[in-house]
Amino acid sequence: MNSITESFKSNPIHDLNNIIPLDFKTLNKLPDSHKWTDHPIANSFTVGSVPIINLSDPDAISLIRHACEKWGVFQVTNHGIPLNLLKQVELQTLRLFSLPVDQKLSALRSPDGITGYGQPRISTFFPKLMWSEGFSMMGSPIEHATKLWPHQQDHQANFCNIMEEYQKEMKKESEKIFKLMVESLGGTLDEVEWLKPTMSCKDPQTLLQLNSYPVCTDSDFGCAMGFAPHTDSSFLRVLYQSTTTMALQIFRDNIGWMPVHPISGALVVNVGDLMHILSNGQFNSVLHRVLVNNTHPRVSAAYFYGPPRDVKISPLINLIDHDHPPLFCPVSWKELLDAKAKHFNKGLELFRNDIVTAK
Ligand SMILES: O=C(O)CCC(=O)C(=O)O
Ligand SMILES: [Fe+2]
Repeated sequence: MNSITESFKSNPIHDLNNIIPLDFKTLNKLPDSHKWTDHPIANSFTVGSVPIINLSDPDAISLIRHACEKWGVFQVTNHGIPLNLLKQVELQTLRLFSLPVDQKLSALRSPDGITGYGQPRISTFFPKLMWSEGFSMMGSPIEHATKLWPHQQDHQANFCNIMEEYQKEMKKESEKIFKLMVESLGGTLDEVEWLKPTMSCKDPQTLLQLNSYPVCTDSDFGCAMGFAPHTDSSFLRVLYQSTTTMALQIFRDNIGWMPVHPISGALVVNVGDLMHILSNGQFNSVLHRVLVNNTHPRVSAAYFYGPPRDVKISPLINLIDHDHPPLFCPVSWKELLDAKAKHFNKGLELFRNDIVTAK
């Protein structure tokens, strides 16, 4: 069992309301359960935009470092993922979420499971529910595809082929970006033992999460939250977002929420908590959220890239000296996920040496 699965098994969700999404298509009013009135979604229209990095730029490494330190997020162009594949993923995602609700529920994620259809797992930490639905997979989604399209083997096969191809491409892409991030910190890949070809038994652990944000026609649509504020726990997250709406936002200290403008064919890379640890706090694991729209639906595909099972992550050695002690103790992805399952966005602090020492 990999460590993400293991962590979810030991931290089951008890309330099915936090797993089963609404049948959004039948609703034209925003129910109270989904009105974030006491949790104001102040929509700031701050100007400026997150860095856009052309991966073939000779300065890509220093641009990445700057973006990770100052923003914790950047968009990449010239990444090498075929545009056609991105479009296919988008089409398959739209097809999946437009299925009748009963069909989608046949692939419902179990309370202690990770893959399948359901609401974002972070739902349990908020008093209100989110206006979105998701579907996650690790490797082939065939087990769920046979339930989603029980009588259409061609749909099952199409969906699985495209999602498997996408995960294969995303794994290579994430590894490339991960190496550039480590290099930008002056680290050597020798330190990242498990990336060596001889260590291929130690595969990185990954997850693909498809998200759908249906249109909300209620005049109060501004009180609906697509995806509540959170940081991602992985090293990094590579996101494809449809260009229909401007919905994804990131939080910047002293500035507030800023939009991540969709750019056709570009991918959005987020620094996650484990990269924050590896960089000894230099890279910022960015807080982000998604708003909903009253005219356009939106879909996204988020790919999470993390270390192999049982590998403990600690700050890169070259970043540590007398004046820069390690900010974090060694932690595996499972340990971090377990802490976040209990303490959510405060989970990361449990591994901070300064805070532990102060206790
Ligand atoms: O849909 C998006 O833009 C973001 C989704 C997200 O943050 C996630 O899946 O962790
Ligand atoms: Fe996220």
